[in-house]
Amino acid sequence: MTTRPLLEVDDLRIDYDVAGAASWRRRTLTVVKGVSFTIAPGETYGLVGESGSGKSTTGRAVLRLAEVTGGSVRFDGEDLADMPRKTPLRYRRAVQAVYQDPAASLNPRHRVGRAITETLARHGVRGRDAREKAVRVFDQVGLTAEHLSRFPSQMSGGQLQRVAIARALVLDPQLVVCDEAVSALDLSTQSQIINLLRDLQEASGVSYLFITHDLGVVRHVSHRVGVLKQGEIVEQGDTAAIFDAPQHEYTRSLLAASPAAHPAGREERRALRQQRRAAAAA
Ligand SMILES: Nc1ncnc2c1ncn2[C@@H]1O[C@H](COP(=O)(O)OP(=O)(O)OP(=O)(O)O)[C@@H](O)[C@H]1O
Repeated sequence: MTTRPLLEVDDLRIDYDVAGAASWRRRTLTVVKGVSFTIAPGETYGLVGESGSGKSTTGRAVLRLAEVTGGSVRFDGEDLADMPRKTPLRYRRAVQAVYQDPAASLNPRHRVGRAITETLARHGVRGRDAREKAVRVFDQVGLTAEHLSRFPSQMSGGQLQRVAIARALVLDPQLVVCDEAVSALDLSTQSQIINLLRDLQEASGVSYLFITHDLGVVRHVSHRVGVLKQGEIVEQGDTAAIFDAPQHEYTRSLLAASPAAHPAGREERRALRQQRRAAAAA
């Protein structure tokens, strides 16, 4: 039996209207060009690529924050294009996001618990129920009830990212778009947050679209990976297959530039260092 994908992105195309060389002349820039991938329930799909390759734009289309020029995004069988223009509350509940900079989406003058209770209030959960849910979700992400009454300035980057994850998860979403969600954290906090995301996935069956430029991160977090280059997926497949035997030159160059992504390739790294030394000496 095969499970129906939770998310189906099919031949997605996104154009932006930008200023031309002469500012009065507009031109069209296609930043996502025929991107197709699926995410199964409980699966993590990593979307990797260099800066500007169209990763965030693809994620924004899934969140209904970017206008789709062509192709389709289907969630649980429903084409997002068929939804009302104003995104229905049920979709906003089912599909959440976690971004790179949690502080940017938290009001510095509000205690962080309020971010959770306000999110719940938008979905009709108030009062004692909301308070209890907030305590529970903070516990799930490794924070305590005491943290609910802190201000953002009184928390570390890792703790703030836990707040952002708590806010995303408190509504029991089916999919979370993690856009560079661990990129700003130091290595040990990164691995704590990655482990947390994996534990939460195991417990709840949530799916992740994991957007990152960091291949080392994607290797640890994703079941499958798509490699995006200038708006096109040049290669996709199981994480192990992509990392062990990359087929596309672009993937190989990304891997070579990210030794952390390739812990097994000690020999390869040594050879690369020797090449660099030889090149510097020449
Ligand atoms: N609103 C917009 N209007 C015009 N161009 C845009 C807009 N948003 C993004 N772009 C362009 O689209 C391309 C893809 O951007 P996107 O943010 O999706 O890339 P990315 O792979 O996520 O990069 P990064 O890792 O740097 O965030 C870039 O060339 C960017 O300049």
